[in-house]
Amino acid sequence: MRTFKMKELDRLVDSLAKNRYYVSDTLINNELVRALKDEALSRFEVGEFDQARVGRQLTKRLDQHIRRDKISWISSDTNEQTNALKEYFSFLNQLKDYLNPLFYLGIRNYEGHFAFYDTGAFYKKHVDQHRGRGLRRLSVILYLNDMNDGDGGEVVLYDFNHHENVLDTIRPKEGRLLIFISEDLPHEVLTAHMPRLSLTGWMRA
Ligand SMILES: O=C(O)CCC(=O)C(=O)O
Ligand SMILES: [Fe+2]
Repeated sequence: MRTFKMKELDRLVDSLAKNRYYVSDTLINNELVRALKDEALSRFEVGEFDQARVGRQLTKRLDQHIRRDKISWISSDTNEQTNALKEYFSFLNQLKDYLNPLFYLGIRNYEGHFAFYDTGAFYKKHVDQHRGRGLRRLSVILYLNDMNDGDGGEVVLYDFNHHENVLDTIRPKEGRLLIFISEDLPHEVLTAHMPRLSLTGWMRA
C-alpha cells in the first residue's frame, strides 16, 4: 500500500486551505496511472462509456449544450473492482483519513467515473455541488493522457468569491491529479481538440 510523502500532503493541505484546490504530478505513482489508463481504454473498447447527463429533468439535447463527455461509472464494491481501482480506492481512503480531521469534511465515501472527451467535447461552467444541498465535498480528477499546446481540453477554475475571474487554467497531463473543494470552485472544461481521458470523482459526506 502506498504511503504518502508527508511533505506533499502538507502542501496539499496548505493549498486546499488557501486556494481551495491543489494540483499534483507526483501523488499517484506512474504504474497505477498506467493501469487505470489501460482500464479506461479497455472499457472504451467494449463500449462501456455512455453519454453523460446533466440532470434527470433535462432533455438530452439540452444536456449536450452543457456537456459532451462520455462516462463509465466505477463500482464502489471492491469485489467488482480491478486491482488498479482497489489501489486507487485505498489511496482515496488514506487521503480521507488525513483530511477529515483537518477540514471537518466528514467524508465517508466516494463516487466516480472514467470520462472520455472526444474531439469537440466540452463541459460548460458549473459547480459540482451547490452549497448546503448535497454531499460532495472534494472533487478529485486524475488525468490519463497528455494534452499539449493547442490540443484544448484545459480545465478552467474560477475564483470562489468572484465567479467571473479565472483562478487558474490547468492542462491535462498523464498522472496529473486535481483536487478542489466541490462547492467552492466553479469550473469548466474547454473544448478538446483531441481525445481526452480522465478519472473523475467526488469524496462525499
Ligand atoms: O475533467 C475535468 O477537468 C473536469 C470534469 C468536471 O468538471 C466534472 O466531471 O464535473
Ligand atoms: Fe465538474
